[in-house]
Amino acid sequence: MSFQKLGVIGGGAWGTAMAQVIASDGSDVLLWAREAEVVDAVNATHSNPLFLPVIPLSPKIRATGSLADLADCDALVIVVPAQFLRSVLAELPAGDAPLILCAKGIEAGTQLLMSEVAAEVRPGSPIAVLSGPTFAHEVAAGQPTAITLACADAEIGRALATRLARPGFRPYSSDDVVGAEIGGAVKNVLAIACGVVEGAGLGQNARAALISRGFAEMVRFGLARGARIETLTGLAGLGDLVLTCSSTSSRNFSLGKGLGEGVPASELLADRRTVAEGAATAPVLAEAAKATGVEMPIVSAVNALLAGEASVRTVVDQLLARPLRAEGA
Ligand SMILES: NC(=O)C1=CN([C@@H]2O[C@H](COP(=O)(O)OP(=O)(O)OC[C@H]3O[C@@H](n4cnc5c(N)ncnc54)[C@H](O)[C@@H]3O)[C@@H](O)[C@H]2O)C=CC1
Ligand SMILES: O=C(CO)COP(=O)(O)O
Repeated sequence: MSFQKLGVIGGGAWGTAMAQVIASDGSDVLLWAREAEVVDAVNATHSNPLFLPVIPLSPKIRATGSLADLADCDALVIVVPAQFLRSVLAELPAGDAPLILCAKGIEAGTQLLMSEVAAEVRPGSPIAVLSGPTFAHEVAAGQPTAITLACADAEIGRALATRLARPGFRPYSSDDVVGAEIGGAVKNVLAIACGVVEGAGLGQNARAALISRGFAEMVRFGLARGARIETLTGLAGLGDLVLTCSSTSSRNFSLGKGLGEGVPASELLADRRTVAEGAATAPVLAEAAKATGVEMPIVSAVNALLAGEASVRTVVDQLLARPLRAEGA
């Protein structure tokens, strides 16, 4: 099980960074991008000005606009945004190569995690999830990064981790696929909340409180859905939460900052080229929490703000007016 030939599906910032990781030991890698201008730029100038500007890319990365070209890959790293996973997987050439899923979100309409969507569309393919604190521009520049690689089949998971590991890119193996996915999906919504705190000038105490109480929501929801605590406290949960709740490099945090400054969500989300997954995940997560019987007040507040149903002042007042409770409750 060596998974020699790797393909990457999705030429956004993170797909391009993953192709760069794979190419960094001299491996050839094929990158599928939806935009012809990305395919052309990667092949002609070894760059992706649309989604990962400034960073020079390895000439070992070859781009294609045709999914059929990935038919003979031994494993595929899938990096399209969560809401497009189903449609892109459905167009892949037939095969049973393992899929390494990188999108951080929950499917709207079905409330399915990415691994559940992939199992429906490609029932013959082993599924792994790669998730953690990994800003694409830092990874593509070769800066040190650790990440969780979760796969229910421990042997396949270890082989994939070995294949992707590089001196500056360190995957930790896990068999808790659900935990890795819930960590990544929930932290995006909480990063929006932390951005709101920043944009509205509510202070650093408030941000730390939101990270802690938001993490409590992630843990409650994760445990109810079968995640393990060590995954939620690990790279894919707490690690990624800390990263994206404290930096404007996070698109989700930046979106929240705009909301906190009083810009309507509709304006912030119009004509975006890059993805802020938390915006699509917030309403689905709020519904899923209700269906699971788990309280997620911060997630509900973000959802109300994004839907334009409440002002920043109102949601903050509502959160602060909740009945006092024991911390572990
Ligand atoms: N950027 C980052 O630092 C990281 C991103 N991720 C995750 O990776 C996933 C992809 O994000 P990025 O690469 O950052 O995206 P991006 O924001 O850089 O680019 C947007 C991507 O969406 C694709 N897209 C737009 N419309 C589409 C459609 N109709 N069908 C299929 N694809 C479409 C574009 O082709 C492009 O690849 C997200 O789930 C994100 O949460 C995970 C780790 C790090
Ligand atoms: O998931 C990420 C880093 O781990 C990227 O976060 P944003 O999608 O908020 O930019």
